[in-house]
Amino acid sequence: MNEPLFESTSPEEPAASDLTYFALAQTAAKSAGQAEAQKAEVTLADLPEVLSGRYKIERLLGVGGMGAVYRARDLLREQFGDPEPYVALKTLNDDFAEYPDANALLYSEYALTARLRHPNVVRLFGFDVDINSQRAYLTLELLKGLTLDQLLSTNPDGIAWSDAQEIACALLDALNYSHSLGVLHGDIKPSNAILADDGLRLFDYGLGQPLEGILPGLPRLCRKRFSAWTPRYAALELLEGAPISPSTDVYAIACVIYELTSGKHPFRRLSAKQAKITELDQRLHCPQHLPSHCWPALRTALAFEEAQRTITCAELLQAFRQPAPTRWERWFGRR
Ligand SMILES: Nc1ncnc2c1ncn2[C@@H]1O[C@H](COP(=O)(O)OP(=O)(O)OP(=O)(O)O)[C@@H](O)[C@H]1O
Repeated sequence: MNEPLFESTSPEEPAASDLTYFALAQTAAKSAGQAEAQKAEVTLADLPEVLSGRYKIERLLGVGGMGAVYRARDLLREQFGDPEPYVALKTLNDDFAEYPDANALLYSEYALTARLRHPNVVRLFGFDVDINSQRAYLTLELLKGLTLDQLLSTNPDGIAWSDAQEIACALLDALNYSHSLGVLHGDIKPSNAILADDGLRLFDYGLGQPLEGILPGLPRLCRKRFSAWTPRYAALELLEGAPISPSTDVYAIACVIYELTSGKHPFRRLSAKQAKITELDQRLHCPQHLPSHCWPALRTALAFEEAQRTITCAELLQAFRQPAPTRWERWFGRR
């Protein structure tokens, strides 16, 4: 059995692994014999056709580093005549069966996302465990549309500012709102944002964390034991072992906005560590679709060193919402 994914908050408090057993309605094992028994219990069985007698799995929508997401029909809502009784249902990958506290990962995603109510953040319905299979799962609004990585694959030179501005501002608004409620995303990348028919949604708070003092009972993910984030969107300090912070989210979102406005990752898809060694930051230019008055803000957000990344999500948003200065303003140096 692998070490737990979460850190115990204090020696007196129960280890995060206890949470899994809470989620599974079981108690933590103390003896080696019990540990073996629990290993068998957390090994994920095949996904049942119907979870909790309510969610009928229809098809797989996508697989990520941590979970698999299915389209499911909510039989309860269907019974009451809901014409659109569909949800997205997320479970953990089988790779996580070896971790004693794997389900706490899903619960953490639930606890963080459930705090958020914003038009550009995915709506979460619930967290539950199917008693028979002992599968923990989340139910979320079913999103239909293009993810930003799909959008980029069909726009290799980036997209026009009129569209990019709308997307960037919606993303920043969602992230700024999350930060204002003490929720860090921790894994911003183009495949974690989708252009749904009623606007952009940021999703997958699976690697997120609460800010200090928010949700104090929630265990903290131990990133040393679990490195599932995508290196090319990870800020330098994260790669060096620092915890996620509002500033690490700013670096990641800046990479995404650079990609939207140029079609290319700012550092040739290298991690910040590799890009710093080759001094790629010295060769950064304003992306072709980004208005020049927005470049200083984006450039600051892309700084490798945290101390130089002196910009918040709110400030980036303000910079991107500003119209270009008029000729008069440029002549008289008003902006
Ligand atoms: N609410 C949703 N509606 C429709 N499809 C979704 C939804 N949530 C996720 N998906 C699809 O499932 C895929 C995996 O989901 P998600 O990103 O949440 O999993 P993950 O394992 O945390 O991924 P990652 O590797 O990005 O951390 C997504 O890329 C997307 O295609």
